[in-house]
Amino acid sequence: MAKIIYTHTDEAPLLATYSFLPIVQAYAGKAGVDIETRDISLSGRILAQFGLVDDALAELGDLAKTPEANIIKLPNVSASVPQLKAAVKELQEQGFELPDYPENPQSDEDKATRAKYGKAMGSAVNPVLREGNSDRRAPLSVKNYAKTHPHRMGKWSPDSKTNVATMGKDDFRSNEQSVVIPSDDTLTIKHVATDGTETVLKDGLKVLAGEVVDGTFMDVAALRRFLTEQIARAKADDVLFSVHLKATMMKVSDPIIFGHVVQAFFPTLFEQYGEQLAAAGISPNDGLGGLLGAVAALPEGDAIKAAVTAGLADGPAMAMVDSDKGITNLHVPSDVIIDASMPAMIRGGGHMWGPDGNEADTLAVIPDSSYAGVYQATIDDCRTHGALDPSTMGSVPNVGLMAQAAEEYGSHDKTFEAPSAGTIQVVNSAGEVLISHDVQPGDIWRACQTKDAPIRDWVKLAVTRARASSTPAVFWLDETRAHDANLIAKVNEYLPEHDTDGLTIEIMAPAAATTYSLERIRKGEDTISVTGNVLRDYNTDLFPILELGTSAKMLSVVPLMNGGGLFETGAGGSAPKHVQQLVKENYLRWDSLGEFFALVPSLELYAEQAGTPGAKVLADALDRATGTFLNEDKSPTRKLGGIDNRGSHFYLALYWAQELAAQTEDADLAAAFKPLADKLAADEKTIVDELIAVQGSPADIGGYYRPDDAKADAVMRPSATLNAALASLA
Ligand SMILES: NC(=O)C1=CN([C@@H]2O[C@H](COP(=O)(O)OP(=O)(O)OC[C@H]3O[C@@H](n4cnc5c(N)ncnc54)[C@H](OP(=O)(O)O)[C@@H]3O)[C@@H](O)[C@H]2O)C=CC1
Ligand SMILES: O=C(O)CCC(=O)C(=O)O
Ligand SMILES: [Mg+2]
Repeated sequence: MAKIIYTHTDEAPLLATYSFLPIVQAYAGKAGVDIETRDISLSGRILAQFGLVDDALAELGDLAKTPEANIIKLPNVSASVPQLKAAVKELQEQGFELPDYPENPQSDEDKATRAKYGKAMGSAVNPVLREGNSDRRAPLSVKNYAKTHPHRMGKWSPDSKTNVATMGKDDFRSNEQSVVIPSDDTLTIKHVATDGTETVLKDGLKVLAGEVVDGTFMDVAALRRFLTEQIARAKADDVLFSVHLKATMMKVSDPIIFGHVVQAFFPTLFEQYGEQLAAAGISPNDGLGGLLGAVAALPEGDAIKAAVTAGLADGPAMAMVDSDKGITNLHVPSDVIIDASMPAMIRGGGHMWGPDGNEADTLAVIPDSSYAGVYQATIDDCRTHGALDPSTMGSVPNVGLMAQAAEEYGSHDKTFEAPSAGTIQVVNSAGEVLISHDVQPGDIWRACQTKDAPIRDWVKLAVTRARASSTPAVFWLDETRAHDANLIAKVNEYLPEHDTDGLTIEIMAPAAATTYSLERIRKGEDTISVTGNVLRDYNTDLFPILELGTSAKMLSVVPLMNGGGLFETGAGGSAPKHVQQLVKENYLRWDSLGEFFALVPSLELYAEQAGTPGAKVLADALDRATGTFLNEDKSPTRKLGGIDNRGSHFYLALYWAQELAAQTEDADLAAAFKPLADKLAADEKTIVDELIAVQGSPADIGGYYRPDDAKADAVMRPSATLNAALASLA
């Protein structure tokens, strides 16, 4: 039977779900629409690994490969090691029998435990559910809203010293080799040491005809030299030092790179105490936060802490995540995530927060040069022309190649630290070496795959979007990069399969495409960015954050390749700082527009899947209600005393009920919603007062990673009047 799956995730979106889902289920129930939840939160994933709950993620992964799929996917935590450990601790305290995270697994049992935790960690959800390519854009109503209610933009000075630092050689981009596989095959990745000893790193790697396979590596000696230089440069230029990685989604390579940054920033600390830290299982990859916490138990603990303090005083001022609490850019690998951190910095006039609590220019270190140029081009543009103007600027929607774990974001199981000097090779079943790199110990080598069918589908989606919105489309591909050169050949092969008459479709390298799109955006013109998976991630935060202030207001649709739909809510993450605010003062700033937008196409799809016309009536009414919601400006106010997330849900419920009562397509539905619409309108003041009355004092939700349902429900549904009105629908 058809159903909509609404995912139960983490942090702010989960809290919002406690308030919003009861409304959705009450309304949907009236139209015969079945909505169920599945728990794909970090805590749910951990428990599933140990057989303590059903594996909902695996179930949804299978579902996403079928035409029956209709999934609303809210953002979820992609956990770093420190987050994973915190979640395990919380679950243990809640009484779940879970083993500790093995720091330094030696026994087979510990290795198996570590592997299970590895599966729950990092970006564990998205690659499994994303069985289609990505279509992310600002709906017209949102773009118009942003133009009439422009958000605050920081001022850009022509003297800004903010810049990006990137390696440009000896990195993943420069070392990349790429091949197109001629026929279905099985590959092996192996390491051949200088003495000839062969170690299989991965075998049984199935590939299909037409698939693009890349191999590349980061030269770690060059990385360390580069980092040392940039630390000196930031100090010499008197700017903040910051590093921007994606340690969550690139869950194997980027924590290692992060660890090299920590070591480069504190060279004497690691010279003096590196061995003791390693022996105690304390890894720089987990950041300063974990290190400072763990060293307390060591005899050298105080000396190590003093060395950290000295290192911070010695080096350039470090960009801060929270200067009040002393949390630096290097404390937690998942605190500064490039897709959100770079746009926020650019939106703020090229500033990050310094240790003194003041904003300052920064050197943004992005070691690999594959995509760093996009940010440098944006910074250069703002330095020359000043901040962008949200009240006039155009838009850059994105069509992203994402299906079947395309490109770098599918590299986790094919990323290795070279065990010793030698070569790492990709070999086909006939024994031919397809890719080969000379490596030194510690070099970070990775392979990734991009299947042909998703590429074909992506080209089609690009043409479809260009046609539907009469907007030029640019493929952000660089002919001088190995992988991109293979993609360009395929794009040129597949474009003629479509009617492109009258459309503008171009191919440009990422930095040039950035400049081109920014030139157009400043004239109020739109340009679709058609990108690979990583730039999909980066661009769908970069442009929305500049255009709309946040990526929360984005429509994010994944038409699944086998039919069915995955509807993501917004393009951002799970906003951890919003949870802290809720717990501290019972105020939730989360903006659920992304959820509202996702629900419309999901209901439309349900109408088709289930043959339930009422679902389409619900969708149309919701679409109009969302328009009113924007016109009436009912998003959370961001200030205590105004409506927050819960208040905005009430207004959506009111407008949606009014639209349902007013429509004439389905008289039964109109009749069913008329009393509710009247009641909600009559009780508006009472309900808003009840919702606002709870603000200002701490809230107890009974857990961070696994809130207590009853407690979270009580906190997120504090209006007895609203609750009773909703119950009256049943
Ligand atoms: N699709 C997914 O599942 C994604 C998951 N993540 C995960 O989310 C977590 C946090 O990541 P992080 O990089 O901090 O990114 P977030 O997008 O969670 O947070 C960055 C900032 O974006 C703004 N923001 C995002 N969404 C909303 C919203 N709906 N309403 C209001 N403001 C919003 C807030 O900033 P401001 O004050 O500037 O408005 C927020 O502090 C990580 O675990 C990460 O892995 C991240 C991205 C996508
Ligand atoms: O899966 C993740 O960790 C993050 C996903 C993300 O940032 C995105 O898709 O935009
Ligand atoms: Mg992203």
